Amino acid sequence: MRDPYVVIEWSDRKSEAKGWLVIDSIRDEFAAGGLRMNVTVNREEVERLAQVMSYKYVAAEAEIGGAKGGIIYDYHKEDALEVMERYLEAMKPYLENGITVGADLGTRAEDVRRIKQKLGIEEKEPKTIRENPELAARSQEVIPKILKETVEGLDMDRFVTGYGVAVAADEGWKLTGGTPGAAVAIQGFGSVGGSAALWLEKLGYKVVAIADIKGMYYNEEGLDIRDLLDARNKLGEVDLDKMKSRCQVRDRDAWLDLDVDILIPAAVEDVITREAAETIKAGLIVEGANIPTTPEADEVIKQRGIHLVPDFIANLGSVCFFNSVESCKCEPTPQGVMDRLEDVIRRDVQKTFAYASEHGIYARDAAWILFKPEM
Ligand SMILES: NC(=O)c1ccc[n+]([C@@H]2O[C@H](COP(=O)([O-])OP(=O)(O)OC[C@H]3O[C@@H](n4cnc5c(N)ncnc54)[C@H](O)[C@@H]3O)[C@@H](O)[C@H]2O)c1
Repeated sequence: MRDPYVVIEWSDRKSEAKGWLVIDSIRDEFAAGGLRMNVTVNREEVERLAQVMSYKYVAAEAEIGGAKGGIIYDYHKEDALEVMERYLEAMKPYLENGITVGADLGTRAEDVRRIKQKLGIEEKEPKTIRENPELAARSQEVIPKILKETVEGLDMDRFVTGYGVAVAADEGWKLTGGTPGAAVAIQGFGSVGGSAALWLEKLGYKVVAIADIKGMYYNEEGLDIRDLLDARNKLGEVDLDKMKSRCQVRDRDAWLDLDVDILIPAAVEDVITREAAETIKAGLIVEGANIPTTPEADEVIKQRGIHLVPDFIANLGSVCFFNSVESCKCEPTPQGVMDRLEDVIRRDVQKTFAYASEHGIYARDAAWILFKPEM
């Protein structure tokens, strides 16, 4: 991993919370990434995540630098939003000068947006947009409008990344010679896991297992994803009392050992450890979450010849969505965004697998080469 470009450290004066804003690269006078809040986040994790953002923007054909925010605090606590507000207030000078943070694990887009509004934070657009009145006006007008759209009952910003993960899984599975109807297990049922599950089901896959923070829900014949979504709360947790369909409930980590074709970590970091990688039965891993695989596990996955679509390709949906709409790279409609995402993600997966195969290297190493940021 390379050294971060800029690191800003924050200590809350009213709680034990601590946080960072890490800038890995700046392009077009701009850098962006998510803001995560949980009890395990640390500075090194935020640095790794910021680096992934830089690569993700290249893979998404967006001329933007990578950044990331992190707050160590329990997002279930009553005062979590107050803590987030104090963090954003402290970061205001950076946020008003080309660095922006959106939602990530433990934070929700509408909360981040609302608090920024309350604090009067006026974010800057990338230079190219700022200096082009037509693009700037369009961006101000079309982004709020398209954010109000839904697909299959999911808000656009809760839909796009998971949709892209499903497309990446489909492309990866087909390129490795997989047959239709493959069995899938997903960790995480929030924005990413929920919409990935829904779209994979639509594409004809059998989603047999979904894990959230409380447990794993399993049905060998395939889960009823719509029913699970209807029983999900805002934090991506399933309320079993609200479910109409049947499933087994198992330990939340059981998804890793299942005899499935495709594994999709779409929740937390470093969940695929060396030990887990040694026993994984799936032939394809698609990283819906950021940095879900430890470097030690990567070595095992490489040696075992398990195929992998790296995080910064599989989950580029959200960044590609905003950039493509703002920069007129697609129609500002849900279908326009979906077509654009499908193009970009299928092409990136194809390029990565082809390069890896041609040079006899691991897919992640191929992607590090193909999508290396200039800065
Ligand atoms: N939301 C996006 O657009 C987006 C974009 C790119 C990458 N990501 C990455 O995807 C991951 C998930 O993001 P999200 O927005 O879906 O988060 P979210 O907060 O909406 O949902 C998180 C889900 O993970 C579950 N979870 C948390 N800890 C768990 C554990 N230990 N075991 C099993 N499940 C657990 C939660 O119960 C919930 O279902 C993160 O790594 C995030 O950085 C998100």
